[in-house]
Amino acid sequence: MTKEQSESKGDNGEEDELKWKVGDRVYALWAGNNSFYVSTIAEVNETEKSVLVTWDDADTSHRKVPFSQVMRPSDETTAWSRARIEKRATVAETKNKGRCLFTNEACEAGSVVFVERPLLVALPAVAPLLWQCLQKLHEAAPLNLGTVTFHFAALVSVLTLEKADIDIIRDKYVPEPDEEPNEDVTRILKALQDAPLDGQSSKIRTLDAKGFQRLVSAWRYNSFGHHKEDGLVLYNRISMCAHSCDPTCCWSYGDEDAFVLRSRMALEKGGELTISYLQDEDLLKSTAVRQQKLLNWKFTCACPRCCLTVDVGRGVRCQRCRVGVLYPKVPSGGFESCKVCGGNCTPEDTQMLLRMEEDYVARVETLDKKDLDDVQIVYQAALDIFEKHWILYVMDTILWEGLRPKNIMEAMEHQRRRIDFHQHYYFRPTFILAWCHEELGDSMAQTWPSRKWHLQQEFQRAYHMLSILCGTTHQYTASPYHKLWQATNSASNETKAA
Ligand SMILES: C[S@@+](CC[C@H](N)C(=O)[O-])C[C@H]1O[C@@H](n2cnc3c(N)ncnc32)[C@H](O)[C@@H]1O
Repeated sequence: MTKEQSESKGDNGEEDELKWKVGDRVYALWAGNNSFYVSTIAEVNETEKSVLVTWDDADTSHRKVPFSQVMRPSDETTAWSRARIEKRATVAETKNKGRCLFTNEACEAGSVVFVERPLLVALPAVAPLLWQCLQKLHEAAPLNLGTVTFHFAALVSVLTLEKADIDIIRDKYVPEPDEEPNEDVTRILKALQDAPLDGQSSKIRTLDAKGFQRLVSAWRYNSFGHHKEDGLVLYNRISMCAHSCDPTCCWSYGDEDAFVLRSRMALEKGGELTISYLQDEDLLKSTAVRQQKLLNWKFTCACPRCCLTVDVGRGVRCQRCRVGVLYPKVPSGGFESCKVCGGNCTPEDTQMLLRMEEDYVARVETLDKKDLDDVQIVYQAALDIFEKHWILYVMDTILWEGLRPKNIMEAMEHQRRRIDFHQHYYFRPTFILAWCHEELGDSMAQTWPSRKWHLQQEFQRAYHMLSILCGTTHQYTASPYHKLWQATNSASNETKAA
Protein backbone atom coordinates (compact mmCIF):
# COMPACT_ATOMS: atom_id res chain seq x y z
CA MET A 1 0.00 0.00 0.00
CA THR A 2 2.98 2.34 0.41
CA LYS A 3 3.00 3.29 -3.25
CA GLU A 4 -0.70 4.00 -3.34
CA GLN A 5 -0.11 6.55 -0.65
CA SER A 6 2.14 8.61 -2.81
CA GLU A 7 0.86 11.78 -4.36
CA SER A 8 1.03 11.66 -8.11
CA LYS A 9 2.65 14.70 -9.68
CA GLY A 10 1.64 14.39 -13.29
CA ASP A 11 3.43 12.35 -15.88
CA ASN A 12 7.00 13.20 -14.96
CA GLY A 13 7.12 10.51 -12.31
CA GLU A 14 7.86 12.69 -9.28
CA GLU A 15 6.07 11.39 -6.25
CA ASP A 16 5.92 12.98 -2.82
CA GLU A 17 5.03 11.17 0.39
CA LEU A 18 1.60 12.33 1.47
CA LYS A 19 1.56 14.42 4.62
CA TRP A 20 -1.40 13.35 6.70
CA LYS A 21 -3.06 15.91 8.95
CA VAL A 22 -5.69 15.85 11.65
CA GLY A 23 -9.17 15.98 10.12
CA ASP A 24 -8.19 14.26 6.84
CA ARG A 25 -10.87 11.88 5.61
CA VAL A 26 -9.11 8.62 4.72
CA TYR A 27 -9.49 4.92 4.10
CA ALA A 28 -7.54 3.06 6.74
CA LEU A 29 -6.93 -0.63 7.24
CA TRP A 30 -8.84 -2.06 10.19
CA ALA A 31 -6.62 -4.80 11.60
CA GLY A 32 -9.71 -6.76 12.72
CA ASN A 33 -10.18 -8.18 9.22
CA ASN A 34 -7.59 -6.39 7.06
CA SER A 35 -10.20 -4.39 5.16
CA PHE A 36 -10.24 -0.67 4.50
CA TYR A 37 -12.89 1.52 6.14
CA VAL A 38 -13.71 5.19 6.05
CA SER A 39 -12.36 7.21 8.95
CA THR A 40 -11.05 10.61 10.02
CA ILE A 41 -7.53 11.22 11.26
CA ALA A 42 -7.55 12.23 14.93
CA GLU A 43 -3.78 12.28 15.58
CA VAL A 44 -0.62 12.04 13.49
CA ASN A 45 2.55 10.52 14.90
CA GLU A 46 5.40 11.40 12.53
CA THR A 47 8.01 9.55 14.62
CA GLU A 48 6.14 6.27 14.55
CA LYS A 49 4.80 6.96 11.06
CA SER A 50 1.28 6.15 12.15
CA VAL A 51 -2.06 7.85 12.63
CA LEU A 52 -4.85 7.47 15.15
CA VAL A 53 -8.16 7.32 13.31
CA THR A 54 -11.77 7.71 14.32
CA TRP A 55 -13.81 5.07 12.49
CA ASP A 56 -17.01 6.32 10.94
CA ASP A 57 -18.98 3.62 12.74
CA ALA A 58 -17.54 4.76 16.12
CA ASP A 59 -15.80 1.44 16.65
CA THR A 60 -12.96 1.89 19.14
CA SER A 61 -10.69 -0.99 18.20
CA HIS A 62 -7.51 -0.98 16.05
CA ARG A 63 -7.44 2.79 15.80
CA LYS A 64 -3.69 3.10 15.41
CA VAL A 65 -2.81 2.56 11.74
CA PRO A 66 0.63 2.80 10.09
CA PHE A 67 1.02 5.36 7.27
CA SER A 68 1.49 2.48 4.84
CA GLN A 69 -2.08 1.36 5.50
CA VAL A 70 -3.80 4.69 5.00
CA MET A 71 -5.12 5.83 1.62
CA ARG A 72 -6.73 8.88 0.16
CA PRO A 73 -10.32 8.12 -0.84
CA SER A 74 -9.55 8.97 -4.47
CA ASP A 75 -6.52 6.67 -4.76
CA GLU A 76 -8.73 3.77 -5.74
CA THR A 77 -10.73 5.61 -8.34
CA THR A 78 -8.66 8.41 -9.88
CA ALA A 79 -6.34 7.63 -12.77
CA TRP A 80 -2.64 7.42 -11.96
CA SER A 81 0.08 9.14 -13.97
CA ARG A 82 1.76 7.12 -16.70
CA ALA A 83 5.04 7.21 -14.79
CA ARG A 84 3.41 5.83 -11.68
CA ILE A 85 1.79 3.01 -13.65
CA GLU A 86 5.12 2.19 -15.27
CA LYS A 87 6.73 1.91 -11.86
CA ARG A 88 4.06 -0.57 -10.83
CA ALA A 89 3.89 -2.78 -13.94
CA THR A 90 6.28 -3.81 -16.70
CA VAL A 91 5.56 -4.92 -20.25
CA ALA A 92 7.72 -7.82 -21.42
CA GLU A 93 7.79 -10.01 -24.52
CA THR A 94 6.83 -13.66 -23.88
CA LYS A 95 7.43 -16.82 -25.91
CA ASN A 96 3.86 -17.63 -26.85
CA LYS A 97 1.62 -14.69 -25.92
CA GLY A 98 3.43 -11.66 -27.35
CA ARG A 99 3.81 -8.69 -25.01
CA CYS A 100 2.40 -9.28 -21.53
CA LEU A 101 2.18 -7.32 -18.29
CA PHE A 102 3.94 -8.15 -15.00
CA THR A 103 3.78 -6.62 -11.54
CA ASN A 104 6.89 -4.98 -10.12
CA GLU A 105 5.64 -5.51 -6.57
CA ALA A 106 4.02 -8.26 -4.56
CA CYS A 107 0.26 -7.67 -4.28
CA GLU A 108 -2.29 -8.83 -1.75
CA ALA A 109 -5.63 -10.15 -2.97
CA GLY A 110 -7.81 -7.12 -3.65
CA SER A 111 -5.08 -4.51 -3.75
CA VAL A 112 -5.12 -1.92 -6.51
CA VAL A 113 -2.40 -2.65 -9.05
CA PHE A 114 -3.00 0.62 -10.88
CA VAL A 115 -5.73 2.91 -12.18
CA GLU A 116 -5.44 3.91 -15.82
CA ARG A 117 -7.22 6.64 -17.71
CA PRO A 118 -8.53 5.82 -21.17
CA LEU A 119 -6.49 6.73 -24.19
CA LEU A 120 -9.80 7.39 -25.89
CA VAL A 121 -13.49 6.92 -25.19
CA ALA A 122 -15.27 6.65 -28.54
CA LEU A 123 -18.93 7.39 -27.84
CA PRO A 124 -21.48 8.54 -30.46
CA ALA A 125 -21.66 12.00 -28.86
CA VAL A 126 -18.00 12.66 -29.73
CA ALA A 127 -18.82 12.80 -33.47
CA PRO A 128 -22.60 12.49 -33.93
CA LEU A 129 -22.67 13.13 -37.68
CA LEU A 130 -20.01 10.52 -38.30
CA TRP A 131 -21.92 8.06 -36.08
CA GLN A 132 -25.16 8.66 -38.01
CA CYS A 133 -23.41 8.31 -41.31
CA LEU A 134 -21.88 4.94 -40.33
CA GLN A 135 -25.20 3.74 -38.92
CA LYS A 136 -26.89 4.50 -42.24
CA LEU A 137 -24.25 2.54 -44.12
CA HIS A 138 -24.64 -0.36 -41.69
CA GLU A 139 -28.42 -0.32 -42.10
CA ALA A 140 -28.12 -0.30 -45.88
CA ALA A 141 -25.73 -3.28 -45.88
CA PRO A 142 -24.46 -4.68 -42.56
CA LEU A 143 -20.76 -4.33 -41.85
CA ASN A 144 -18.94 -7.64 -41.41
CA LEU A 145 -18.03 -6.87 -37.79
CA GLY A 146 -21.76 -6.60 -37.01
CA THR A 147 -21.42 -3.09 -35.57
CA VAL A 148 -20.12 0.33 -36.54
CA THR A 149 -18.29 0.87 -33.27
CA PHE A 150 -14.81 -0.31 -34.38
CA HIS A 151 -14.80 1.79 -37.56
CA PHE A 152 -16.25 4.72 -35.66
CA ALA A 153 -13.58 4.49 -32.94
CA ALA A 154 -10.80 4.26 -35.54
CA LEU A 155 -12.09 7.39 -37.26
CA VAL A 156 -12.59 9.26 -33.97
CA SER A 157 -8.95 8.45 -33.12
CA VAL A 158 -7.86 10.26 -36.29
CA LEU A 159 -10.20 13.16 -35.63
CA THR A 160 -9.41 13.78 -31.99
CA LEU A 161 -5.97 12.45 -31.03
CA GLU A 162 -2.47 13.83 -31.37
CA LYS A 163 -0.06 11.89 -33.57
CA ALA A 164 1.77 10.38 -30.57
CA ASP A 165 -1.45 8.85 -29.27
CA ILE A 166 -2.50 7.62 -32.71
CA ASP A 167 0.92 5.94 -32.92
CA ILE A 168 0.23 4.22 -29.59
CA ILE A 169 -2.95 2.78 -31.11
CA ARG A 170 -1.12 1.74 -34.28
CA ASP A 171 1.34 -0.15 -32.07
CA LYS A 172 -1.43 -2.25 -30.48
CA TYR A 173 -1.63 -5.94 -31.23
CA VAL A 174 -3.27 -6.93 -34.53
CA PRO A 175 -3.13 -10.44 -35.98
CA GLU A 176 -1.98 -9.23 -39.41
CA PRO A 177 0.04 -6.03 -39.20
CA ASP A 178 0.21 -5.78 -43.00
CA GLU A 179 -3.48 -6.42 -43.61
CA GLU A 180 -4.90 -4.97 -46.80
CA PRO A 181 -8.04 -2.80 -46.45
CA ASN A 182 -11.16 -4.95 -46.58
CA GLU A 183 -14.41 -4.15 -48.38
CA ASP A 184 -15.98 -2.35 -45.39
CA VAL A 185 -13.03 -0.04 -44.93
CA THR A 186 -12.97 0.81 -48.64
CA ARG A 187 -16.73 1.32 -48.70
CA ILE A 188 -16.73 3.57 -45.63
CA LEU A 189 -13.89 5.75 -46.88
CA LYS A 190 -15.66 6.16 -50.21
CA ALA A 191 -18.97 7.07 -48.57
CA LEU A 192 -17.31 9.60 -46.27
CA GLN A 193 -15.74 11.53 -49.14
CA ASP A 194 -18.97 13.51 -49.65
CA ALA A 195 -20.50 13.26 -46.19
CA PRO A 196 -21.12 16.42 -44.13
CA LEU A 197 -18.89 15.92 -41.08
CA ASP A 198 -18.83 19.25 -39.26
CA GLY A 199 -15.69 20.66 -40.82
CA GLN A 200 -13.67 17.62 -39.78
CA SER A 201 -13.95 15.91 -43.11
CA SER A 202 -10.48 16.82 -44.41
CA LYS A 203 -8.69 14.60 -41.86
CA ILE A 204 -10.87 11.68 -42.92
CA ARG A 205 -10.68 12.38 -46.62
CA THR A 206 -6.89 12.23 -46.52
CA LEU A 207 -6.79 9.02 -44.45
CA ASP A 208 -5.22 6.13 -46.35
CA ALA A 209 -7.19 2.90 -46.46
CA LYS A 210 -4.45 0.67 -45.07
CA GLY A 211 -3.83 2.98 -42.12
CA PHE A 212 -7.58 3.01 -41.42
CA GLN A 213 -7.71 -0.79 -41.58
CA ARG A 214 -4.89 -1.04 -39.04
CA LEU A 215 -6.69 1.28 -36.63
CA VAL A 216 -9.95 -0.66 -37.00
CA SER A 217 -8.13 -3.91 -36.16
CA ALA A 218 -6.26 -2.30 -33.26
CA TRP A 219 -9.62 -1.26 -31.78
CA ARG A 220 -11.14 -4.64 -32.51
CA TYR A 221 -8.49 -6.65 -30.65
CA ASN A 222 -7.68 -4.28 -27.79
CA SER A 223 -10.71 -2.24 -26.77
CA PHE A 224 -13.48 -2.72 -24.21
CA GLY A 225 -17.18 -2.05 -24.71
CA HIS A 226 -18.20 1.08 -22.83
CA HIS A 227 -20.04 0.12 -19.64
CA LYS A 228 -22.95 2.50 -20.14
CA GLU A 229 -23.24 3.49 -23.78
CA ASP A 230 -22.85 1.99 -27.22
CA GLY A 231 -19.21 2.80 -27.74
CA LEU A 232 -15.67 1.63 -27.06
CA VAL A 233 -12.82 2.49 -24.72
CA LEU A 234 -9.13 1.87 -25.28
CA TYR A 235 -6.47 1.84 -22.56
CA ASN A 236 -2.74 1.83 -23.18
CA ARG A 237 -1.19 -0.37 -20.47
CA ILE A 238 -4.24 -2.51 -19.91
CA SER A 239 -4.26 -3.59 -23.54
CA MET A 240 -0.98 -5.41 -22.83
CA CYS A 241 -2.72 -7.77 -20.39
CA ALA A 242 -3.02 -11.35 -21.61
CA HIS A 243 -6.16 -13.37 -21.09
CA SER A 244 -6.42 -16.23 -18.61
CA CYS A 245 -9.45 -18.36 -17.70
CA ASP A 246 -8.07 -18.09 -14.15
CA PRO A 247 -7.07 -14.43 -14.28
CA THR A 248 -4.82 -13.03 -11.60
CA CYS A 249 -6.61 -9.66 -11.80
CA CYS A 250 -10.10 -8.21 -12.02
CA TRP A 251 -11.31 -4.71 -12.68
CA SER A 252 -13.96 -2.13 -12.03
CA TYR A 253 -14.53 1.37 -13.33
CA GLY A 254 -13.25 4.43 -11.51
CA ASP A 255 -13.73 8.14 -12.19
CA GLU A 256 -14.21 9.18 -15.83
CA ASP A 257 -14.02 5.65 -17.21
CA ALA A 258 -10.70 4.95 -15.47
CA PHE A 259 -9.81 1.26 -15.39
CA VAL A 260 -9.14 0.10 -11.84
CA LEU A 261 -7.00 -3.03 -12.00
CA ARG A 262 -6.92 -5.13 -8.83
CA SER A 263 -5.20 -8.37 -7.98
CA ARG A 264 -7.80 -11.12 -7.59
CA MET A 265 -5.32 -13.23 -5.64
CA ALA A 266 -2.00 -12.75 -3.85
CA LEU A 267 0.77 -12.13 -6.39
CA GLU A 268 4.51 -12.26 -6.01
CA LYS A 269 6.80 -9.60 -7.44
CA GLY A 270 7.19 -10.38 -11.15
CA GLY A 271 3.87 -12.29 -11.29
CA GLU A 272 1.87 -11.95 -14.48
CA LEU A 273 -1.11 -9.59 -14.51
CA THR A 274 -3.87 -11.29 -16.49
CA ILE A 275 -7.53 -10.48 -16.97
CA SER A 276 -10.37 -12.42 -18.51
CA TYR A 277 -11.40 -11.42 -22.03
CA LEU A 278 -14.55 -13.46 -21.39
CA GLN A 279 -17.44 -12.51 -19.14
CA ASP A 280 -17.57 -14.17 -15.70
CA GLU A 281 -20.53 -16.22 -16.96
CA ASP A 282 -18.36 -17.75 -19.70
CA LEU A 283 -15.59 -18.67 -17.27
CA LEU A 284 -18.06 -21.24 -15.93
CA LYS A 285 -18.42 -22.92 -19.32
CA SER A 286 -16.38 -25.90 -20.49
CA THR A 287 -12.80 -25.59 -21.72
CA ALA A 288 -13.96 -26.29 -25.28
CA VAL A 289 -16.59 -23.52 -25.16
CA ARG A 290 -14.14 -21.02 -23.64
CA GLN A 291 -11.54 -21.82 -26.25
CA GLN A 292 -14.08 -21.46 -29.02
CA LYS A 293 -15.04 -18.00 -27.75
CA LEU A 294 -11.41 -16.97 -27.47
CA LEU A 295 -10.91 -17.64 -31.18
CA ASN A 296 -12.45 -14.17 -31.56
CA TRP A 297 -9.01 -12.92 -30.49
CA LYS A 298 -7.31 -15.47 -32.73
CA PHE A 299 -5.47 -17.54 -30.14
CA THR A 300 -5.77 -20.88 -28.41
CA CYS A 301 -5.72 -20.32 -24.70
CA ALA A 302 -3.06 -22.27 -22.84
CA CYS A 303 -3.86 -20.94 -19.36
CA PRO A 304 -3.63 -23.31 -16.36
CA ARG A 305 -7.36 -24.13 -16.52
CA CYS A 306 -7.27 -24.83 -20.24
CA CYS A 307 -4.28 -27.15 -19.75
CA LEU A 308 -6.07 -29.41 -17.26
CA THR A 309 -6.38 -32.94 -18.68
CA VAL A 310 -9.84 -33.55 -17.21
CA ASP A 311 -12.77 -31.11 -17.59
CA VAL A 312 -14.63 -31.20 -14.28
CA GLY A 313 -17.30 -28.82 -15.60
CA ARG A 314 -18.74 -31.59 -17.82
CA GLY A 315 -19.77 -34.31 -15.39
CA VAL A 316 -22.12 -37.16 -16.31
CA ARG A 317 -23.71 -39.72 -14.01
CA CYS A 318 -22.12 -43.15 -14.05
CA GLN A 319 -24.41 -45.29 -16.22
CA ARG A 320 -23.64 -48.35 -14.11
CA CYS A 321 -23.97 -47.41 -10.44
CA ARG A 322 -25.84 -44.05 -10.98
CA VAL A 323 -23.91 -42.64 -8.02
CA GLY A 324 -20.44 -41.72 -9.28
CA VAL A 325 -19.77 -38.75 -11.54
CA LEU A 326 -17.59 -39.23 -14.61
CA TYR A 327 -15.60 -36.41 -16.18
CA PRO A 328 -14.21 -36.40 -19.73
CA LYS A 329 -10.51 -36.42 -20.44
CA VAL A 330 -9.47 -33.65 -22.79
CA PRO A 331 -8.72 -33.61 -25.61
CA SER A 332 -9.24 -37.39 -26.11
CA GLY A 333 -12.93 -37.23 -25.07
CA GLY A 334 -13.07 -40.57 -23.21
CA PHE A 335 -14.45 -40.58 -19.65
CA GLU A 336 -12.47 -41.37 -16.52
CA SER A 337 -13.45 -44.54 -14.70
CA CYS A 338 -16.09 -44.24 -11.99
CA LYS A 339 -14.65 -43.51 -8.55
CA VAL A 340 -17.56 -45.30 -6.88
CA CYS A 341 -18.11 -48.56 -8.77
CA GLY A 342 -14.81 -48.55 -10.68
CA GLY A 343 -16.68 -49.14 -13.97
CA ASN A 344 -15.42 -47.86 -17.30
CA CYS A 345 -17.59 -46.35 -20.00
CA THR A 346 -17.80 -48.58 -23.07
CA PRO A 347 -16.92 -46.87 -26.39
CA GLU A 348 -20.63 -47.04 -27.28
CA ASP A 349 -21.65 -45.39 -23.99
CA THR A 350 -18.98 -42.74 -24.48
CA GLN A 351 -20.26 -41.94 -27.96
CA MET A 352 -23.84 -41.86 -26.72
CA LEU A 353 -23.00 -39.56 -23.79
CA LEU A 354 -20.98 -37.17 -25.93
CA ARG A 355 -23.77 -37.02 -28.50
CA MET A 356 -26.35 -36.34 -25.79
CA GLU A 357 -24.13 -33.61 -24.39
CA GLU A 358 -23.95 -31.96 -27.81
CA ASP A 359 -27.73 -32.16 -28.18
CA TYR A 360 -28.36 -30.70 -24.73
CA VAL A 361 -25.88 -27.87 -25.28
CA ALA A 362 -27.70 -26.96 -28.50
CA ARG A 363 -31.09 -27.23 -26.75
CA VAL A 364 -30.01 -25.07 -23.80
CA GLU A 365 -28.64 -22.41 -26.11
CA THR A 366 -32.03 -22.00 -27.75
CA LEU A 367 -34.17 -22.13 -24.60
CA ASP A 368 -36.75 -19.38 -24.23
CA LYS A 369 -36.03 -17.99 -20.76
CA LYS A 370 -39.64 -16.89 -20.38
CA ASP A 371 -41.00 -20.38 -20.98
CA LEU A 372 -40.14 -21.71 -17.52
CA ASP A 373 -42.24 -24.85 -17.95
CA ASP A 374 -40.16 -25.86 -20.94
CA VAL A 375 -36.91 -25.01 -19.13
CA GLN A 376 -38.01 -27.19 -16.22
CA ILE A 377 -38.76 -30.12 -18.52
CA VAL A 378 -35.32 -29.88 -20.14
CA TYR A 379 -33.69 -29.43 -16.73
CA GLN A 380 -35.32 -32.50 -15.23
CA ALA A 381 -34.38 -34.67 -18.18
CA ALA A 382 -30.81 -33.35 -18.08
CA LEU A 383 -30.49 -34.15 -14.37
CA ASP A 384 -30.88 -37.79 -15.26
CA ILE A 385 -27.71 -37.68 -17.35
CA PHE A 386 -25.55 -34.82 -16.09
CA GLU A 387 -24.15 -33.84 -12.73
CA LYS A 388 -21.73 -30.95 -12.09
CA HIS A 389 -22.19 -29.87 -15.68
CA TRP A 390 -22.11 -26.28 -16.90
CA ILE A 391 -25.39 -26.65 -18.83
CA LEU A 392 -27.15 -27.41 -15.53
CA TYR A 393 -25.60 -24.22 -14.18
CA VAL A 394 -27.00 -22.26 -17.15
CA MET A 395 -30.48 -23.68 -16.49
CA ASP A 396 -30.16 -23.13 -12.73
CA THR A 397 -29.50 -19.46 -13.54
CA ILE A 398 -32.59 -19.20 -15.77
CA LEU A 399 -34.72 -20.96 -13.16
CA TRP A 400 -33.40 -18.89 -10.26
CA GLU A 401 -34.19 -15.68 -12.09
CA GLY A 402 -37.54 -16.83 -13.45
CA LEU A 403 -38.86 -18.50 -10.29
CA ARG A 404 -37.67 -15.88 -7.83
CA PRO A 405 -40.75 -13.63 -8.08
CA LYS A 406 -43.16 -16.61 -8.03
CA ASN A 407 -41.77 -19.37 -5.88
CA ILE A 408 -38.89 -18.21 -3.75
CA MET A 409 -38.28 -21.56 -2.03
CA GLU A 410 -37.81 -23.37 -5.30
CA ALA A 411 -35.76 -20.51 -6.73
CA MET A 412 -33.40 -20.68 -3.72
CA GLU A 413 -32.62 -24.31 -4.48
CA HIS A 414 -31.40 -23.27 -7.92
CA GLN A 415 -29.35 -20.46 -6.43
CA ARG A 416 -27.69 -22.91 -4.04
CA ARG A 417 -26.90 -25.20 -6.94
CA ARG A 418 -25.36 -22.28 -8.83
CA ILE A 419 -23.10 -21.58 -5.86
CA ASP A 420 -22.15 -25.25 -5.55
CA PHE A 421 -21.22 -25.53 -9.21
CA HIS A 422 -19.25 -22.27 -9.21
CA GLN A 423 -17.27 -23.43 -6.18
CA HIS A 424 -16.71 -26.84 -7.69
CA TYR A 425 -15.57 -25.63 -11.12
CA TYR A 426 -13.97 -22.26 -10.49
CA PHE A 427 -13.50 -21.35 -6.85
CA ARG A 428 -12.24 -17.79 -7.08
CA PRO A 429 -13.94 -14.54 -6.21
CA THR A 430 -16.16 -13.41 -9.08
CA PHE A 431 -18.96 -10.89 -9.22
CA ILE A 432 -21.35 -13.74 -10.06
CA LEU A 433 -20.44 -15.71 -6.96
CA ALA A 434 -20.53 -12.65 -4.72
CA TRP A 435 -23.97 -11.66 -6.00
CA CYS A 436 -25.24 -15.24 -5.73
CA HIS A 437 -24.46 -15.04 -2.01
CA GLU A 438 -25.94 -11.58 -1.61
CA GLU A 439 -29.14 -12.55 -3.44
CA LEU A 440 -29.44 -15.74 -1.44
CA GLY A 441 -29.06 -13.65 1.72
CA ASP A 442 -31.87 -11.36 0.47
CA SER A 443 -34.12 -14.37 -0.13
CA MET A 444 -33.30 -15.84 3.27
CA ALA A 445 -34.16 -12.51 4.90
CA GLN A 446 -37.55 -12.68 3.20
CA THR A 447 -38.19 -16.34 3.97
CA TRP A 448 -36.53 -17.06 7.31
CA PRO A 449 -35.64 -13.71 8.88
CA SER A 450 -35.02 -15.41 12.21
CA ARG A 451 -32.13 -17.48 10.83
CA LYS A 452 -29.68 -14.71 11.48
CA TRP A 453 -26.54 -16.82 11.26
CA HIS A 454 -27.54 -17.89 7.79
CA LEU A 455 -28.19 -14.39 6.50
CA GLN A 456 -24.99 -13.17 8.05
CA GLN A 457 -23.00 -15.92 6.41
CA GLU A 458 -24.33 -15.10 2.94
CA PHE A 459 -23.81 -11.34 3.31
CA GLN A 460 -20.34 -11.84 4.79
CA ARG A 461 -19.25 -13.96 1.84
CA ALA A 462 -20.60 -11.40 -0.62
CA TYR A 463 -18.94 -8.58 1.28
CA HIS A 464 -15.51 -10.22 1.45
CA MET A 465 -15.55 -11.22 -2.19
CA LEU A 466 -16.63 -7.79 -3.38
CA SER A 467 -13.94 -6.20 -1.20
CA ILE A 468 -11.40 -8.09 -3.27
CA LEU A 469 -13.10 -7.48 -6.60
CA CYS A 470 -13.81 -3.76 -6.32
CA GLY A 471 -12.61 -2.58 -2.91
CA THR A 472 -14.29 -1.99 0.41
CA THR A 473 -15.42 1.48 -0.56
CA HIS A 474 -17.21 0.59 -3.78
CA GLN A 475 -21.00 0.87 -3.82
CA TYR A 476 -21.28 -2.82 -4.77
CA THR A 477 -19.44 -3.75 -1.56
CA ALA A 478 -21.41 -1.29 0.54
CA SER A 479 -24.62 -3.15 -0.31
CA PRO A 480 -23.93 -6.49 1.48
CA TYR A 481 -22.08 -4.56 4.18
CA HIS A 482 -25.23 -2.62 5.08
CA LYS A 483 -27.36 -5.75 4.91
CA LEU A 484 -24.95 -7.48 7.22
CA TRP A 485 -25.17 -4.51 9.53
CA GLN A 486 -28.95 -4.73 9.55
CA ALA A 487 -28.91 -8.50 10.03
CA THR A 488 -26.66 -8.26 13.06
CA ASN A 489 -28.37 -5.06 14.19
CA SER A 490 -25.26 -3.92 15.90
CA ALA A 491 -22.85 -1.03 15.49
CA SER A 492 -20.06 -2.84 17.26
CA ASN A 493 -16.89 -4.59 16.16
CA GLU A 494 -18.94 -7.65 15.36
CA THR A 495 -20.20 -6.09 12.15
CA LYS A 496 -16.79 -5.15 10.81
CA ALA A 497 -15.22 -8.35 12.00
CA ALA A 498 -17.62 -10.19 9.73
C1 LIG B 1 -5.05 -7.31 -26.16
S1 LIG B 1 -3.73 -8.12 -26.94
C2 LIG B 1 -2.62 -8.39 -25.64
C3 LIG B 1 -1.25 -7.81 -25.96
C4 LIG B 1 -0.49 -8.57 -27.00
N1 LIG B 1 0.04 -9.80 -26.41
C5 LIG B 1 0.64 -7.74 -27.61
O1 LIG B 1 1.70 -8.29 -27.89
O2 LIG B 1 0.41 -6.56 -27.85
C6 LIG B 1 -4.50 -9.67 -27.24
C7 LIG B 1 -3.62 -10.69 -27.94
O3 LIG B 1 -2.61 -11.19 -27.08
C8 LIG B 1 -2.44 -12.59 -27.28
N2 LIG B 1 -2.88 -13.32 -26.08
C9 LIG B 1 -3.54 -12.81 -25.02
N3 LIG B 1 -3.79 -13.76 -24.11
C10 LIG B 1 -3.29 -14.90 -24.59
C11 LIG B 1 -3.25 -16.25 -24.10
N4 LIG B 1 -3.78 -16.60 -22.94
N5 LIG B 1 -2.65 -17.18 -24.88
C12 LIG B 1 -2.11 -16.86 -26.08
N6 LIG B 1 -2.13 -15.60 -26.59
C13 LIG B 1 -2.71 -14.64 -25.86
C14 LIG B 1 -3.33 -12.96 -28.44
O4 LIG B 1 -2.61 -12.81 -29.63
C15 LIG B 1 -4.41 -11.90 -28.36
O5 LIG B 1 -5.11 -11.71 -29.56
